[in-house]
Amino acid sequence: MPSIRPHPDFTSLRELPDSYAWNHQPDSDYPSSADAESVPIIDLTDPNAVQAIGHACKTWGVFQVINHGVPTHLFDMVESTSRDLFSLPVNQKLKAARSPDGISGYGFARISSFFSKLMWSEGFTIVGSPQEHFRQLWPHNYINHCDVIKEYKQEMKKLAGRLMCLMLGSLGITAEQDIKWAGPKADFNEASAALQLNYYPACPDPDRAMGLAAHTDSTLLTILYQNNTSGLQVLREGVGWIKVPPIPDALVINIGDLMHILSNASFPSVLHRAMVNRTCHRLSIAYLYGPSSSVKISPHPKLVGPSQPPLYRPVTWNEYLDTKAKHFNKALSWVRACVPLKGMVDVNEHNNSLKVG
Ligand SMILES: C=C1C[C@]23C[C@@]1(O)CC[C@H]2[C@@]12CCC[C@@](C)(C(=O)O1)[C@H]2[C@@H]3C(=O)O
Ligand SMILES: O=C(O)CCC(=O)C(=O)O
Ligand SMILES: [Fe+2]
Repeated sequence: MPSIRPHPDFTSLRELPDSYAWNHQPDSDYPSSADAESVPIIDLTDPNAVQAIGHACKTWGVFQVINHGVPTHLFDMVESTSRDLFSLPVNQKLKAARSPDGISGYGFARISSFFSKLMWSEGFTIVGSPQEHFRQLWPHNYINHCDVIKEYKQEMKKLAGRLMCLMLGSLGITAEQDIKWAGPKADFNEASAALQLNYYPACPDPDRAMGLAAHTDSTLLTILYQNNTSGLQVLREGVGWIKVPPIPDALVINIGDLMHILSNASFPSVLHRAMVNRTCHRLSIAYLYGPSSSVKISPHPKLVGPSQPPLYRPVTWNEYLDTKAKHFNKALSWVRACVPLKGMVDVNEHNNSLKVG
């Protein structure tokens, strides 16, 4: 399992060390139509937003939202906190390192242990309050940074609740009546979440490097903010890797594995990865959203019937995260009910530095 390797000081590397050189498959594996397709952009103030979201969730598993109501200054603030964090000296950052069996803190991408090559990125995971870690990083001004994170998480939680209602609404499920754990106001107040700050330094050999390897999120949904450097790509079956360009003030919304289960496979959890850039660093902030710890997610009864058996068995988020930590890309198969699934993406095909076994 995960080996604890000291984090490199990326700024000191003038060449890509072999341990970071991935054997990328050439783009020519895919037809050239990959450039013609783009991830849907949905205006949340559009009266037809439910239908647009339903279509995007079924056909893409990812979309961008604009006019989502999150104040712009919050993005500036969370970006500034992230920048301050990642620009600290390595030794300072390591004071807030994620412990081997911990969830929160600074470190390599959690999925690193499944790959033979290293990823060109640093991450900081926040579950609950970041206060203890932030105090280590900034003994004198951690409170401001904690406030920024708190405010950002509150706004993300509101938006995630709205998106849940829209996504479920598109499947004929009303949060108030059909989802008990959404609460009486259908505001998903008991939901839980993690915030993942990702930093991708400029890289001397970006074509051979990998920022964050292809994966699906374990969430119900993920809300991703990216700064103005591109790098995010999503896999479109039969087409290839599609770039998701940063749009000022837009947020990227991913379907995660738990939503795939809840929708009884109507919505695919999208495989995505982050590439790196030769001259610009990149920053992304993922709000990983799931149910509270006691909730079991299973295919919704409204989406199950004699001709549509439940494809997955009930699972809590923690159980699923444990399964993902052990089996990574095979986690969904581990919670599959005993019905063969057609058309599932084999993530191995898209990750050729994946350790075998
Ligand atoms: C709640 C979580 C989802 C996550 C594992 C975690 O406990 C906190 C970090 C999350 C993250 C972010 C980067 C990609 C990812 C696959 C990873 O390695 O850590 C996700 C995890 C996930 O969605 O499974
Ligand atoms: O940096 C990105 O664009 C992707 C980040 C991501 O996939 C994640 O944090 O789960
Ligand atoms: Fe992700």
